[in-house]
Amino acid sequence: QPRLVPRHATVVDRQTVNSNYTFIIAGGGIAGLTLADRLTEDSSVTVLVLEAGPFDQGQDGILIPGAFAPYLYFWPNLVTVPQVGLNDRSFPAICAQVVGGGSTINAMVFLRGATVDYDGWESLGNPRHSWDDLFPYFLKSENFTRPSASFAKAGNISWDEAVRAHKGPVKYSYPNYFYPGSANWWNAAKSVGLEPVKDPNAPNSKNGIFWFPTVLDVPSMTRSYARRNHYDKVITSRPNYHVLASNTVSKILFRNKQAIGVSYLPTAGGTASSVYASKEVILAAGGLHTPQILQLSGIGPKKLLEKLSIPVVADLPGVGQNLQDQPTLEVPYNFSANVIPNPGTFLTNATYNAEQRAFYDAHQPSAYSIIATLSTNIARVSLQQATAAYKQMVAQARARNPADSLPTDVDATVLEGYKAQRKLILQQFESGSAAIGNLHWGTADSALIYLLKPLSRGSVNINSTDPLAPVVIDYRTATDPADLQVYTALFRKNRQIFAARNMQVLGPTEASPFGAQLTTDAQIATVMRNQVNPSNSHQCCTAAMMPRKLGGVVSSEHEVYGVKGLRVADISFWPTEVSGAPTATMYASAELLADMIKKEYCLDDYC
Ligand SMILES: Cc1cc2nc3c(=O)[nH]c(=O)nc-3n(C[C@H](O)[C@H](O)[C@H](O)COP(=O)(O)OP(=O)(O)OC[C@H]3O[C@@H](n4cnc5c(N)ncnc54)[C@H](O)[C@@H]3O)c2cc1C
Repeated sequence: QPRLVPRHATVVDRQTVNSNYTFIIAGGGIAGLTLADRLTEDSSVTVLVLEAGPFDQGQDGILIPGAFAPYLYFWPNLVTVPQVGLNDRSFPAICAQVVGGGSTINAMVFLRGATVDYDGWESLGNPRHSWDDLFPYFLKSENFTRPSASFAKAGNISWDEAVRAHKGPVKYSYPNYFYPGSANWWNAAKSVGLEPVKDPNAPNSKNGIFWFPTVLDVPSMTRSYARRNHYDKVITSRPNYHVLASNTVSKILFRNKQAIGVSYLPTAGGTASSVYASKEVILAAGGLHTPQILQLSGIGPKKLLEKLSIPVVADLPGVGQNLQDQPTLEVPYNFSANVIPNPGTFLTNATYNAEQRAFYDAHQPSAYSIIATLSTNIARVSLQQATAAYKQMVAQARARNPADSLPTDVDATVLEGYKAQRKLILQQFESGSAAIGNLHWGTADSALIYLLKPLSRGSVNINSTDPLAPVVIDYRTATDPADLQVYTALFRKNRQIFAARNMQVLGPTEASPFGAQLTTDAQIATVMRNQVNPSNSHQCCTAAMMPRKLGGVVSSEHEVYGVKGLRVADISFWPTEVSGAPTATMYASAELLADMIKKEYCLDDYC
């Protein structure tokens, strides 16, 4: 049954929206809807979420993993500038424009970062964001459904009950099906020293191989996402929770540097309106658009604002800088004896596909419970696991002048922040405490390699005062030479897995443009420059939580420096990428922020 746009009091339009709310949230993605839900638990509070995209229509491509169709709600017309580190190639920049944000269209992987990732954030000057601080909020946010013991045994699924919770809004579990080739890959990875990990979401979890959890609502095996978890589920009892969809926030309104509301306009174009907040405006527009709203509002690098004749409200050179993502690389393979079925069968064999769909509809184990083309196993690899030469690699990266990795006109405070991050990340590389990459084989015709902790830094800036104009995105991927070295080490580890007996029985041949003729690191890196994709849609860190002297934009309470009544809730606040996927951390950090705000204003149970 398609579920259409909800029709009830909490979905407002431009005619019925109130003129004042307690809080206004710009962006209805993971952070935005989590906060709106938690803040409206206090009935004296009113919240308006302004979301640029529409409500989804409950299409199969959203709800059913095997029918995955993220393009239904891509932000339109976003393209990077030519990437100098990637042979001047340009790329579509993919992020969501829909109620629920990334959670509505993402690949459903639900992994926390490593303990040292959050402890590292804390060490950059951010109390209250260590692993120990976030852990209760990971638990609060989630609702884990155990697979049956027999299925878990068959599929090598393991977890630690002590670090999983069962009462939160975000449902997650494991698909109820796996492709046979995943066993070949698992055994091959083990034979090259990648050990099974009991629970990748546990504190101080080791790196190695595991079956990754996904945001699945069991037993329907449909997507669990922010719209469902933090909106649909609560709105019937929340007349104080309003969502205005398909409208774009264009500017924050200030009175004496106090944020008092926002201007917004229909995303399709039209006239601007204003709405006011008695307590705060909270930005939750994601890693590419929160910096846009800040810059349009006069908060950002003074030079940029003056060039566009935008009156400066706060000169914050870090806004839009420090852009990070987790690049991806596909390595194609031909197989002489691959096992079937695999995702190739799923995509090309109509009979198999129809049979799997019938199983899915009948709530039986089905390939439709897996995101199409992905498999269920993954390796999380430290630099030590990837290469014996890790010490030399770290030493070489340490010897580099950090300034050489940033644009020549970089602001001095942004450079200081980068130096601190670099020091931290290189310590993590050396100690093996954080993963540097993921290796994955979908069990069909290609392996995927993800770089988790790049040292290159990019930017996202406006070049127009038109709020509907696309932002200028420059990932600057592979501008720090360490990144391609690390990537090459990951590539070689992937090769090792494919050279192991359990994969060799499938007769794999690394295909063009890669292949056995590439033997030196330099040859591999040369092909990589032509093949790496700068993004896994994990854009972050563009309004970083760090001290102002380190180019930070928000305090550890997420308050934007230099103004009052304005916070950043979305992934822009992260100082660095974590060695997981963003969703789990975004739900948890929004839960943490909701509690901070409730305490500050004495809301709900806090008074
Ligand atoms: C295709 C895809 C696959 C992904 N796969 C995974 C995965 O498997 N696992 C994982 O953990 N993560 C994945 N991610 C990343 C993850 O979904 C995001 O990192 C996460 O959603 C970020 O949360 P957020 O709250 O910061 O922003 P978002 O969830 O992106 O929400 C931001 C919202 O703000 C809205 N917005 C932007 N500008 C404005 C404006 N001016 N006015 C009003 N609204 C605005 C946007 O439309 C959007 O809905 C994926 C993302 C994508 C796009």
